[in-house]
Amino acid sequence: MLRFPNAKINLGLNIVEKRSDGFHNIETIFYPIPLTDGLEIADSNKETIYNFSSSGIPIKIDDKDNIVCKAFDLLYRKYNIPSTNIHLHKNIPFGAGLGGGSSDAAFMIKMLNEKYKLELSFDEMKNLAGQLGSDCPFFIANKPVFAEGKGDVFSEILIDLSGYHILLVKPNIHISTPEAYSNVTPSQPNKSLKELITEPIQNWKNLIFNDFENSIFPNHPKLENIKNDLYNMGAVYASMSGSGSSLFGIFKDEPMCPEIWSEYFCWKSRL
Ligand SMILES: C[C@@](CO)(OP(=O)(O)O)[C@H](O)COP(=O)(O)OP(=O)(O)OC[C@H]1O[C@@H](n2ccc(N)nc2=O)[C@H](O)[C@@H]1O
Ligand SMILES: Nc1ncnc2c1ncn2[C@@H]1O[C@H](COP(=O)(O)OP(=O)(O)O)[C@@H](O)[C@H]1O
Repeated sequence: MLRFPNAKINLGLNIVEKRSDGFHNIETIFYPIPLTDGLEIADSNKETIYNFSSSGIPIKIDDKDNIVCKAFDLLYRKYNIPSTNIHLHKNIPFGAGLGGGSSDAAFMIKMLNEKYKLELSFDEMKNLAGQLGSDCPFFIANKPVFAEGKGDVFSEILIDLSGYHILLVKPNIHISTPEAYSNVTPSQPNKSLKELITEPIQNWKNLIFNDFENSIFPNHPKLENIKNDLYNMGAVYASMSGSGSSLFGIFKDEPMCPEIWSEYFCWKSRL
């Protein structure tokens, strides 16, 4: 079974307050984008519970620390799952705020559910995903949503960027999510993002922001420059995604990836 776990972008991100469990309550809009990894599972005749291999962008961690193996392990301990070969082709940059690892984990849960007919409900899969990371539950339904709590409490929103183009840029800066959260000053927004997002996209530039930019841009001016460049290139809306370090621009017409970014990960698509 082969599937293609996709990335997400955050359209606005308010860090509202620090919680007693050490996490933060946030407000954000998750929007899926068609930048994907490849994830394959197949029957195995080996003794081990799984055999993991990977290709594409190298992640220098032990197999057991790879979140797809953690997802497999979580389900293996609860359900009757036979030994499985797992292959991950990594194409989504990590440390980028694109939720690539979280998506891989959520897709692993959905794929095991389908392949081994576990008959898990959406809520059961979301609950399992939530044990692996705050971003993971979103990728179970994988539809644009307004998210609150740790980023795992969802309500529907009507937002459709089909027809727009996205240009995504990730320079050679790696930002870890825990480190990013440790540098923020939470605050209650004046107006909820859920309300602001109903404004026409042309107005978002002056209304909708990612709070992580306040703490990350001063230490990494290159990122702020890229955001400004995206606007200078004609983006209707531009922002950092999640805890960074990728930035995206939403364009009416197909943008070009400028020569100055040739050393960066640069990807564009129609939404
Ligand atoms: C910032 C966001 C925005 O979508 O995404 P990324 O930039 O990672 O893609 C998410 O909140 C990231 O979610 P995720 O990457 O799943 O984080 P987790 O593994 O659950 O948590 C890693 C660490 O980040 C901090 N954390 C995470 C989520 C949250 N709501 N509050 C937090 O304070 C905690 O210190 C936690 O130990
Ligand atoms: N399958 C995976 N894909 C990406 N990163 C993974 C994976 N498994 C574990 N990781 C670890 O998780 C960290 C964050 O991954 P990711 O979810 O892509 O972050 P972000 O959303 O912040 O870009 C990486 O630095 C990496 O060490």
